Amino acid sequence: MTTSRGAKGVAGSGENNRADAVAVATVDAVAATSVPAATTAVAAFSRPSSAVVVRSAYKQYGQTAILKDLNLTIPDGKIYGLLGPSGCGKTTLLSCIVGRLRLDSGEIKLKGKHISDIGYMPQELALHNELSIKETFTYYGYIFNLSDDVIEKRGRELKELLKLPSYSLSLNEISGGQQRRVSLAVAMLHDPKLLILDEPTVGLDPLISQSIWELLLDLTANEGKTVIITTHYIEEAKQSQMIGLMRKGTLLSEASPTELLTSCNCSYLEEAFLKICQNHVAKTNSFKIPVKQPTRRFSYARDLPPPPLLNNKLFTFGRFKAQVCKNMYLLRRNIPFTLFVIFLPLIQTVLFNIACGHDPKHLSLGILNEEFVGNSGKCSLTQTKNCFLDENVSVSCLVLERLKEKTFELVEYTNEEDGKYAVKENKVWGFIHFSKNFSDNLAIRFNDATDISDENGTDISDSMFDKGTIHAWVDNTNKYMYDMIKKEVFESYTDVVDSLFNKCNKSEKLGNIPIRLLEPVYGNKKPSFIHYASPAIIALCAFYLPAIYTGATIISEKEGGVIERVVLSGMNFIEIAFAQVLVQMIFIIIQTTLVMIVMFLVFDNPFVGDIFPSFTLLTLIGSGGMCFGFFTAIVCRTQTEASFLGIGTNFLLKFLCGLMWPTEGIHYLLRSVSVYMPLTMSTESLRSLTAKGLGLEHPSVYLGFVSIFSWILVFSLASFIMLKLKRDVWTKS
Ligand SMILES: Nc1ncnc2c1ncn2[C@@H]1O[C@H](COP(=O)(O)OP(=O)(O)OP(=O)(O)O)[C@@H](O)[C@H]1O
Repeated sequence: MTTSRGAKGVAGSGENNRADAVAVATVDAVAATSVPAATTAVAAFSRPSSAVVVRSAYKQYGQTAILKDLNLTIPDGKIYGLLGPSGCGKTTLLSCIVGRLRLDSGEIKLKGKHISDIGYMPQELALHNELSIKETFTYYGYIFNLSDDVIEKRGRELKELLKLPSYSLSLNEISGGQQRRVSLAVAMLHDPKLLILDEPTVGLDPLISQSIWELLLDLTANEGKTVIITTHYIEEAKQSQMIGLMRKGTLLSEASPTELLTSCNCSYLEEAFLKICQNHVAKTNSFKIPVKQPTRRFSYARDLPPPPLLNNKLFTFGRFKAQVCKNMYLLRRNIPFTLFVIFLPLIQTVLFNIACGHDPKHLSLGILNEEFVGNSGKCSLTQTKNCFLDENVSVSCLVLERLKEKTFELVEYTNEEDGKYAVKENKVWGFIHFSKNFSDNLAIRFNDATDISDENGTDISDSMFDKGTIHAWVDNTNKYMYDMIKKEVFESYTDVVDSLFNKCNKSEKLGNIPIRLLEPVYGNKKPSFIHYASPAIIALCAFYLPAIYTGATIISEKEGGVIERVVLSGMNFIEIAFAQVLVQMIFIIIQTTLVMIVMFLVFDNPFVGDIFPSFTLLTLIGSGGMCFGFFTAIVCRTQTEASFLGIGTNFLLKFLCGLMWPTEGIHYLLRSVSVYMPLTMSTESLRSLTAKGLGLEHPSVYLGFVSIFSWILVFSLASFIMLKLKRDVWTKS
């Protein structure tokens, strides 16, 4: 079929120059002798000895078609060199064969039955740089269920064959070429029947490349293995028994090197390849060959053609052990990071307790005390033994003295304008003004303020009240400062007046406002912001640190191609997740214990409840964070995406869980949503458990447990659905 199309192309291109005509004719001859790709299509499926058969394969990235109706047949027990210019789709094709990518349409059949029948070496390293060569072998050996003895034996053999450096060196510490040989060794470790190697010799010393080819030839000749290899060094592919030439997503030719050279009448493969490409160009230029379109395109993973080999075991202890060991190796390799992760919540708790919730000290406050302007200008406290109702007692001085005791730094101003201006200029936080005769007017207010008139009989009670009042202007842009200054000035005044009534032999209650706050039902008499916020802070740390750790570790493995490689080696998400849970639960238990000790024993945060329910709730919150981390790792392709998702949700939860502001103050529409957020009910539950000592039977406690447990289920279910629906979850881009 190809030959006749080619003949038509030549016949129909009368204007084509002579060189083109010669090239096309030559390649048509090649096609006639060398089993053109398309002609083998039907026959190959019925050929049981073929290791790999690809039929009508289509794959596109976005709108760009990469594989276009590609057909390929790889004979068993041979080296198949897949050649083609950069970007023609070789890696994409290999990725589809190993199941890394799913075809949009078409079919791939492998002779092997199980995932362990394939050994795949991807183009990129896709190994953990931090692990040593020995640890890398152990990790992949366990994945393939090899015993320690077999791993050791195979490792030594491969080390010898591939001339690997010392076992104890980490991949970070060896050269790029050595890393590639380790990668090749990993692909060969479990002695697979089919080796799929994407550019294994790139950047290697020619002698080492040659020894790899010799090794591959030996494997095919003596052990019946099949090897598919891509390379940019066309001449080295001469050692393959079969060569497939790819261009722009289709296979131009499939033949042995000798057949190719003979039919093209060339001495070098490079030359033959050039002729075949020229022929293809001539044909496509002169004669528009329609590319057959896939009959149906799919958008969901479940609708796609299945991967060539299915991993039929959901969970194996060997793979779980491999994943746990790898996690432990990585933690051991980076002890400072591990310690940082473990102690981060502790550091945050300590910092929070030291930095937040304490009243600010040494604030500057502007004052104008007109009781003394024009006199000595200074307060004298000698008259404090007198009763202020009858004698000349400077109440303003006593109030100012009290403020100084509360660590305010008083800055004197001589007029009201200067004082207010100082507040505007941010020189002082507030400005307080005592009128001339403030104390006298205050005394009159307490003596008898019902009938005050001047010598002309005019009622002057308003003016008297005004002059007997402390006037304050405060910088209200900072609500905490405003509230604190207001509270401190108010308390200073009431303290002074209380003590002055004592000196007048009257009850100090006379000066009080008629409201009394009695013993608090919950909490202590001096409530602090920190007591309110600490459950929210603990809950946020407990949720986000496992989320970040889980998400970041899995995504970094995804970005490095490591997860993809281990998934292709048979690893299942359940095994990855369980291994992560094991390590993470150890972290969560240590972190929760430390945080609770620091929060409630070292610092003075109220804890009147039972330890066990509080600890269990925090562990559940941590598990919720971990499940959120899994979900993030599945939906995000990069750390950047995951960071934005993490930061965005962090702010959301912070605002809605009652950390920044009581949830009762949230807009009513948002409040109805906020109550169902992961940390709202659980934070309230923690507060009720620790500060109020309520039991599990109380709704505000058990609803927190119900809420976080539901979120664990939601995140797990969402992760599962995404795994099922999303295409190419573990591919890095
Ligand atoms: N994840 C991706 N998203 C979008 N386009 C991609 C992706 N991966 C590959 N491509 C594009 O698909 C085409 C084929 O890429 P592929 O890696 O299969 O080529 P190749 O023949 O292996 O090239 P090389 O020899 O340079 O490795 C290229 O144009 C590439 O830009």
